[in-house]
Amino acid sequence: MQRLRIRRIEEKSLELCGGGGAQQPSPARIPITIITGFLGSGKTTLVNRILTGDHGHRVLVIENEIGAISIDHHLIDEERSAAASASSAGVVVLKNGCMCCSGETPGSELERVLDKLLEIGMAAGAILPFDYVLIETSGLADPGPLMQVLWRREMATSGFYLDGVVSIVDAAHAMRHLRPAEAEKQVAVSDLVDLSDSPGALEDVSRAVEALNATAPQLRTSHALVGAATLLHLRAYASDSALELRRAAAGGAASHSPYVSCVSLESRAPLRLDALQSWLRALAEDRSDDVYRIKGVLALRGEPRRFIVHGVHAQIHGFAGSEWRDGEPRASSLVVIGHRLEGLRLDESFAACASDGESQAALTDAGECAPCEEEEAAAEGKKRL
Ligand SMILES: Nc1nc2c(ncn2[C@@H]2O[C@H](COP(=O)(O)OP(=O)(O)OP(=O)(O)O)[C@@H](O)[C@H]2O)c(=O)[nH]1
Repeated sequence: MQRLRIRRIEEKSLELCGGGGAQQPSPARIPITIITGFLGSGKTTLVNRILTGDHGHRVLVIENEIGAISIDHHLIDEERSAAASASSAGVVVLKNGCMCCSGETPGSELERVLDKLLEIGMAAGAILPFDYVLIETSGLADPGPLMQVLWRREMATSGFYLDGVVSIVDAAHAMRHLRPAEAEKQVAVSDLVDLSDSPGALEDVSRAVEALNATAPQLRTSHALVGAATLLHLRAYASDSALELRRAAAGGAASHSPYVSCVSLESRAPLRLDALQSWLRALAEDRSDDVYRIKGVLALRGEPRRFIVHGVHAQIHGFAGSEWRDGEPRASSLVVIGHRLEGLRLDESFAACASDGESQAALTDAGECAPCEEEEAAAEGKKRL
């Protein structure tokens, strides 16, 4: 019933889009670029690159992550303070779950935030503190509903317009993700695709991307080393034909793989580095196929700086970030996103990293899961991207 209702609302919104026509940029309107890509593909790295770039824009970032805790804005803050960047106007974190399917109408959360931003800006004075907006989607988002919101007829009279969609494909892992429905859609609706470095797989991934989207130019970069001029002001929908092409790709309800889950872990007690390392090693060695992504900002015992952890499958690394500020609670937050996480005792084993005991809680007491149906579907998916 709910599904039917959402579909009707969506059909209505597409109808509203119907007479919108090509998107005409105007100096009075603020461009929006959507940055999308699968988990760990390099979106935050790209956003940081733009925020610390020398392009003259005051950029506002809208972040949306899956899971109960947000890590990305800390990672952006880390970079901003390291680069003493003046080009960032701030980061807004949307915490009400996935932006592409939250609210009554898919994407309506975004509409509310944009309205609010204009309202706050106007109240503060005639000049808004930002002149460009980046929306970083979660790694499991379907950008289609967001694009549809931004193309609605009502948006034509708003202060914003959608400039383009940039997606990042992590060439090293793109071919192995299970059920890549989200990853495929992200590529299909894009106006520019950035393939991150992985010399071995690059040609295969490039062909798979082209099969999904033949019109988007492909970049090949490492750690998002690309100038803002290449990414911003794409004016991707300035012609009716370009708009129609992307509108067709962006259609359909947001669909999420039911097999991916997110576990949010927190600890108020500082962690022991050796225990944390063993815990991460166990995840990387035993469950690298299932664990798509780990990211966190952690407080270590006897360490005045934050400890940042990034992991994509078996590639997990940690490094020291900025110092904790005086009076700031030194708490650890970590998210693990993946497949078949239910069998892992993540809460218990993570909490044990803060305890003094020699022995660590085992990561799993269930042994290997039996192969399940979704793996067959995944094998099908692997062939496609
Ligand atoms: N080798 C390699 N690593 C990269 C590249 N770009 C980013 N990374 C690393 O990949 C990890 C994930 O990067 P993020 O920018 O946080 O990825 P994301 O897409 O925002 O990840 P989610 O938050 O899961 O959506 C980090 O450790 C980055 O340093 C690249 O081009 N090459």
